[in-house]
Amino acid sequence: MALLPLAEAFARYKTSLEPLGTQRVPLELALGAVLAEAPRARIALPRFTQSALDGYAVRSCDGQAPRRVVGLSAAGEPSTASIGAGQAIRIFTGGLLPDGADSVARQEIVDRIDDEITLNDVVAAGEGVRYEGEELSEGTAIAEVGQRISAGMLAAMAMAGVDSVVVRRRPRVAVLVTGDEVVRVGDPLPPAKVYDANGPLLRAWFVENGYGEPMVAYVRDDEAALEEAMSAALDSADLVVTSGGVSVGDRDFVPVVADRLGVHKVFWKVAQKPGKPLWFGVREGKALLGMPGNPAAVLVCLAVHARAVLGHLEGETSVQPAWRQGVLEGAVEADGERDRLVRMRLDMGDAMARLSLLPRQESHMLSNLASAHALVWLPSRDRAFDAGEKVAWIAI
Ligand SMILES: Nc1nc2c(c(=O)[nH]1)N[C@H]1C(S)=C(S)[C@@H](COP(=O)(O)OP(=O)(O)OC[C@H]3O[C@@H](n4cnc5c(N)ncnc54)[C@H](O)[C@@H]3O)O[C@H]1N2
Ligand code: MOO
Repeated sequence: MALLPLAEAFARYKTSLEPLGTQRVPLELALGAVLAEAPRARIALPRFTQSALDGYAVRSCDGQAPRRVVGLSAAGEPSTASIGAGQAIRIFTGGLLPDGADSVARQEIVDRIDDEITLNDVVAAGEGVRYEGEELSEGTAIAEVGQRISAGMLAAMAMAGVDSVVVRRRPRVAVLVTGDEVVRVGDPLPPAKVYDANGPLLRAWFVENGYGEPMVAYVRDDEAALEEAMSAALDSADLVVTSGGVSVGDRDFVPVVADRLGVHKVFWKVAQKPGKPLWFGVREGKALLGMPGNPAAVLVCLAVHARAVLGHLEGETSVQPAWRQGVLEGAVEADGERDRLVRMRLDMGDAMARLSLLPRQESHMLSNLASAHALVWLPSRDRAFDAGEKVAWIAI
């Protein structure tokens, strides 16, 4: 069977998935969700014209003539006085600019004796002042539909008085770890068995990416057991991820069971290394990603494919991973048939990401992950990649 190009997999996610429903949530619950309505500033920012400095609010037209201090304006505690010719008001950063003042003299250029000040320098109109509405006027959109809410965006919304937002519902995720050989770490390890890496990897990835604890079940290599577990997972989750049992062996039951449960196959087998046997299907708006059992294949399928599927379910504008550009430190072999997704070390040099190949890249190996910062995309081709060549990478 021909392998699907990676770009075609991304295109198929787009055509086969619809975004989940929307809901209004309080701002404190919105981190990581994707906006379904553009939030608008409920107040102008700054809300009032204020001082950017600790110093004295003055009239710039008074030049360097002595001035009398007639009041105090602190943040949150405005002065009741206004200023006229030859007057100043002590002011702190964030204090309301008093009527009559057009500038703030920073205290480093001011000599004060009792209530009289002199300026060692001239102050121009507008100096040291933050004007009402200079950043945003009321009603300005702070972010766009399809953007994922970051800590910074959340703070920007709070500052502009936005206390709730309309977002897409977060997808619920279920994980099925298949394989008779899989033993959970901490349990005794009989001969010919392996410790489970995929359960911890999948769970941690979804938690790390803000989806909360997925439902995780362990399933034997048994068709009936898999059918029962997959059916329950499809009933309760928006995205079901399986690990193992998706290749061509006699005990690889994921495709046949998915088919029996009415999951429509969108593709099987992607031209990527690792992760070739990836299976993707949909049933009534729900997505099933059948990932191969090899743990490094799971890592790649999460970083590249689960990211895209979740992005579509959440109506995200940018569903592809955030590919960045870097430069290869040394030559790296290409694969003539499949795009390689290679774990590399990243060092910053000359403001450019420099990527070095790590050993132990096979799909059953994970031990280089403590040193790997980047997953590098090397499109399939006949000749090797040269040192100095520009390539795309994402953080892992
Ligand atoms: N004749 C062929 N054989 C294989 C092909 C092929 O095209 N023709 N593809 C190979 C590739 S590529 C991959 S990737 C694997 C994927 O196979 P499965 O998805 O069916 O996965 P399993 O056979 O169940 O497991 C593969 C490997 O991973 C280990 N494993 C499984 N689960 C876990 C876990 N939770 N934690 C740690 N390790 C796990 C398992 O023991 C196997 O060693 O198929 C190739 N074969
Ligand atoms: O696709 Mo498999 O993950 O190369 O080993």
